[in-house]
Amino acid sequence: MSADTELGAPARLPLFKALARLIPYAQKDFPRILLGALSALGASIVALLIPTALEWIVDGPIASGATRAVVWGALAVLGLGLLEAGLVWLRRWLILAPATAIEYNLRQKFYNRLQKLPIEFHDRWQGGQLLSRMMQDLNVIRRWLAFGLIMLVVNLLTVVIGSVMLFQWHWALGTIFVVSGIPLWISALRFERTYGRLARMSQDQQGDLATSVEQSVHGIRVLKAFGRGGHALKNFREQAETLRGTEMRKAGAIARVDFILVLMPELAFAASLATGIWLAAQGELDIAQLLAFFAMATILRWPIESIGFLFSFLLDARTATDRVWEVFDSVDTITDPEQPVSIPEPRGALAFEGAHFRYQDARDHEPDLLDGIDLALEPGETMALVGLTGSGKTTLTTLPTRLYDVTAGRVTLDGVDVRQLRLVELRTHIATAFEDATLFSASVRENVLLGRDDLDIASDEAERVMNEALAVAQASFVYELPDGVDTMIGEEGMSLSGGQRQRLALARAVAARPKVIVMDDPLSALDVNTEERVQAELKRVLAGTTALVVAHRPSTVALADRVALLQNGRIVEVGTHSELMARSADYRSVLSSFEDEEREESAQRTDPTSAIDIIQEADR
Ligand SMILES: Nc1ncnc2c1ncn2[C@@H]1O[C@H](COP(=O)(O)OP(=O)(O)OP(=O)(O)O)[C@@H](O)[C@H]1O
Repeated sequence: MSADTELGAPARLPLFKALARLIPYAQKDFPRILLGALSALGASIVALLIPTALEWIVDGPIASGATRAVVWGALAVLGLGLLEAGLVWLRRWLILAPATAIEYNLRQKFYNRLQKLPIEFHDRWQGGQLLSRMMQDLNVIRRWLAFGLIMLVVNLLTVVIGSVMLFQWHWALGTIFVVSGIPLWISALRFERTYGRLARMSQDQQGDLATSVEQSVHGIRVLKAFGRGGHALKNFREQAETLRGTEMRKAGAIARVDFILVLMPELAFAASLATGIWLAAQGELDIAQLLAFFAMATILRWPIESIGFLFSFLLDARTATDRVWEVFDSVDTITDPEQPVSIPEPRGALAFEGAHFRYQDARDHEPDLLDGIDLALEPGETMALVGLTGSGKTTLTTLPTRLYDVTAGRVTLDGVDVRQLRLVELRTHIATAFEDATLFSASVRENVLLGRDDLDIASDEAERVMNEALAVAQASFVYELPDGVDTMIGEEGMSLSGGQRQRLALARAVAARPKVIVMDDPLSALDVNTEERVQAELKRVLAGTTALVVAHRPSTVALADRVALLQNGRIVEVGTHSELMARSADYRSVLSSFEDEEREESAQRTDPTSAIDIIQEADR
C-alpha cells in the first residue's frame, strides 16, 4: 500500500478519539505519567511565582534600602529557579520509562500483528510503509508522550494561570494580554486543518521512500546487472523531491502560525508597555507592579510561542497513531477457529473438495483462478501437480496451510476442514517448501530447524534431525562452509547459490517432519542428477509422508506415484504418468512444453562447450 492508494483507510476519527487509542497502553504507567505531569506543572507554577517575588523585593527591601533583605530576596528567587530546574529534571525522569515502555509494547504488538496478518494483507502493503510505521511513527508517538503531550497541557495551563495572575496587577493589562490571544486560537484552528493533511502526506511519503530504498537494496544485483542504477536514482530523487516539497509546505504552515504566535505577544507587550507607563504616570500602578507584570509577560512568552510547535507535534502524533492503527485494525481473516478440532495422529490424507480461489484484486468478469478443485491424495502418496505457466499451481499449494483461504469449497486433512484446526497444529502437520527459497540471516542450523521449536537446538536429537534433513536435501556443502552448520548465512541467504538455497529450504521442510509436505517446485535450481538423488532420499526418509509436488520437469513427474493436471482452474486429469501419457493429449502437450523448456536450459548450459568446439574447429 502506498501513499497514493490508501486501500481501506478507515474513516478519520476526531483528534481526541484518535489519540485516546493510546490510553490502554499508558494505563499501567498512569501514576508515573501523572506525577511527571504534576512535576511539569509544578515547574511552571514555580516560574510564575518569580514575578511576584520580584514585586515583593522591589516594593519592600529595595524601596526601604534594606540590603540584607534584598540578598535574602535574591536568594529566594535563585531558590525558585533551582526548584524549577529540579522539577523539570524530575518530569523527564518520571516520563522517560513509561514512554519507552509504551513504545516497546506498541512495537511488540505491531510485529506480532505483522506475523499474524494473512499473506493477503502483505500482498497489499509495501514493506517500506510497514517499516516506517513500525520505526518512525512509533518513535514519534514515544517522543510526543514523553514531551509533547505533557508540555502542551502544562504550557496551556501556564498561559491560563499566568493570564489570570496578570489581572492582579491591573485589569487593563490583563485584558490586553488575553485579547491578543484571540488571533492565536483562530490561527491554531486553521493550522490544524492544513497541517493535519500535510503531516499525513509527509509520513506516507516517507513510507514510500523507505519502500524504494528497501526495493533497491533488495534488487541491487538486478539494478547493477541491467545498469539501471541511474534510473533507480532518478525515481528515488523524484520521490525525495516530493517529500521535500511536502516538508517545505509543512514548514511553511508552521512558519505562518509561528509568525502569529511570535508577533501577537510582541504587540501585546508593546501595547502593555505603553498602557503600563501611562497607568504608572496616572498613579494607578507602581513601578514594582509594572516590573512584575513585564516579568510575568516574559515568562509567558515561551509557553505561548511553544504552542505552535507543540500543536504541530500533537498532529504528527495523531497521524502516527492513525498510521499504526491502520495496521492494528486490519482484519485478520485467517485465524484459529473458535472450537478447534485436533488430529493427534494424522494419516496424511489431503483433499481439495470443490475448492475455489480468486485473488482479492481479480476483476469481476474474471472466473475464479481455482474454479472447483477436486483432488484427493492418499496417505503416503506422492502426487505431482502439473499445468501450464500461470495456471495456478503455486496458488493451489498455498491453500492447505491456509496462507490463503479458499473462497469456496474446502481443503481437508484426514477429512477435517483445515479451517477447523488451530493454525499451529495445521502447520505442524503440513509443511511447505517454496520455489523461491527464503532463508533468514541466521546460522544454517537455525534455518534448517526453523520449524522445530519442539527441539532444543543444542540437543543431540536436533543435531540428528538436522543432519538427516541435510542428507535428504543433498546439502552436504554446508559442512564445507567456514563455520560448518553454524555459519551465518547472509540476508535471505544471499551468500549462497540458488540451488544451495533451495536445498536448505527443502532440508527445513524435511526437518519439520510433517505428515504432509507441499513442495512448489523446490528443486527447480538443481541439476537433474541431484534432483533424482533428492527425490530418492525423500521417498526413503518420508516414506509415510504424503507429498504434493508442483513439477516442471518430466523427471520429477516420472518419480511421482500419480500426476494431476491443472487446467482452467480445475483438475482435469489424475493418473500415473504412463496412464496420462497414453490417454491425455493435454497432458502430453504440457509435458512436451516442459521438455522444450528443459532443452532450452540444457542448450544454454552447453553453449560454452559449443563455443569451445567452434574455436577448436577454427584452430584446426
Ligand atoms: N498475490 C497475487 N495477487 C494477485 N494475483 C496473483 C497473485 N499471485 C499470483 N497471481 C496470479 O495468479 C495466476 C496464477 O499464478 P500462480 O503463481 O499460482 O501460477 P503457476 O501455475 O504457479 O505459475 P508458474 O508455473 O509460472 O509458477 C497468475 O496469473 C498470477 O498473475
